[in-house]
Amino acid sequence: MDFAAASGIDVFSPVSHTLFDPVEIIEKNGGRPPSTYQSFVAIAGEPPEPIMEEYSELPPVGDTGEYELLLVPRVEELGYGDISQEDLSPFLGGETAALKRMRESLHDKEWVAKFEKPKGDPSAFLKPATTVLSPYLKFGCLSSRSTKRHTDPPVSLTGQLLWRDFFYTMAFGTPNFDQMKGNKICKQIPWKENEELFIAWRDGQTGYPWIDAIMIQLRKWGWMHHLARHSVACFLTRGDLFIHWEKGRDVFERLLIDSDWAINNGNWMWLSCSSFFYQYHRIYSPISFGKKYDPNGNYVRHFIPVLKDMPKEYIYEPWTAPLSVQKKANCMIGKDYPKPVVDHAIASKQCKQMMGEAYASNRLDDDKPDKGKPSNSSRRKLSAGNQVTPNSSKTKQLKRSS
Ligand SMILES: Cc1cc2nc3c(=O)[nH]c(=O)nc-3n(C[C@H](O)[C@H](O)[C@H](O)COP(=O)(O)OP(=O)(O)OC[C@H]3O[C@@H](n4cnc5c(N)ncnc54)[C@H](O)[C@@H]3O)c2cc1C
Repeated sequence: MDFAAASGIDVFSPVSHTLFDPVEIIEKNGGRPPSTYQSFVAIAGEPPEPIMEEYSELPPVGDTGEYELLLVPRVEELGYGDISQEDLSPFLGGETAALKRMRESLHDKEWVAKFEKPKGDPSAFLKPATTVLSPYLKFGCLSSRSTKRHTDPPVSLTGQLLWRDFFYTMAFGTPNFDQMKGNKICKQIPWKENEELFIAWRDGQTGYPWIDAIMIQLRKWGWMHHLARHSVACFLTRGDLFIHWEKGRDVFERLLIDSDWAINNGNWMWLSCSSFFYQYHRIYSPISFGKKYDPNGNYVRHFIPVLKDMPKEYIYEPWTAPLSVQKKANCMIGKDYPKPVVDHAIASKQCKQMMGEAYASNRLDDDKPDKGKPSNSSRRKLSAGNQVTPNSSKTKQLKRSS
């Protein structure tokens, strides 16, 4: 933009990808991004009206001088040539599909009125429990502003879009937002290196069908429900494997069709209890969480066909099925489907302990008087609402509303 402006080209850059202008929000908040959703919403106020101007055609490109106009790159040129496509994502691209999906989602007034994100069923895949507007918002096939116009007043769907804006503002105003090092809102946690466990997670081979089905849905469809994302992100990081959130973030970034830099990094920090949310003792069970929504295991059976004949008593813990049952189901655990890579009961306990130690050492580091840091009291002011302790009411509020 600077280059264009310096060359005498008129640059018009409206804020249209988000509801609010992150720069304005940061200014209103005294020069730093509001670090909790609640404070963001309070500062942001009512979203502005959507821009109603319609353009029937794009202006001509004009003279590009020495610069060559390139064709749309092929999939291989974008670095995705190695991904085999055995199952097409059911979500078609483009504005027409986006508007159709938005109309269909919002047509059902009862569904919209009752929409409560935390209660949605993450195992519902034929008719997902949320709108699946994220890929369209990400690519600009749909503007969050037009969604706003259609979803107001049902607060809860609008509330989801405010999460999007919240993460955009945080990401815009936080140096090194996409990494642990040098990121002052991110807890410093000594994550472990374990390539074998990481690959098992990435490839849907952990031996926990709930986790594996989600990772296979990601690979095949590029989209999974929010709580499904919670489950696998928690499992990789502070729940079971204690592997760095940046590694999981990279996998999501590559495979999600709604992959979005600000939202993805923000949510990975959230789920790994590195920032925004700090109740590290609350861990998603890779067994009972999915079972609660889908006791018969239809979701697992769909995405892991080798388990399709496993009786429902064992579908979430197939390694506990007697050999005769495994044989009858044509699925021998350890041969046709992996044994669990870790024992959840043991691994989750160790994770909690390591998180506790990491939090304690973060506190110690924070309290060191050297390094020219501000004093405790001024630091508290600087990070208002950010360093929430696990049991504070602010944390509970955050948990409920996400
Ligand atoms: C580890 C992890 C990584 C994620 N990575 C991404 C990502 O790369 N891109 C992405 O769009 N979402 C991401 N999300 C957030 C959320 O899971 C998706 O936005 C949501 O599942 C998309 O489905 P939907 O459109 O049906 O959502 P709906 O519930 O119908 O919500 C409507 C819109 O609100 C926004 N929204 C909803 N939840 C969130 C949230 N928690 N944070 C920010 N915006 C939200 C999205 O734009 C979404 O399309 C991630 C969540 C987790 C836990």
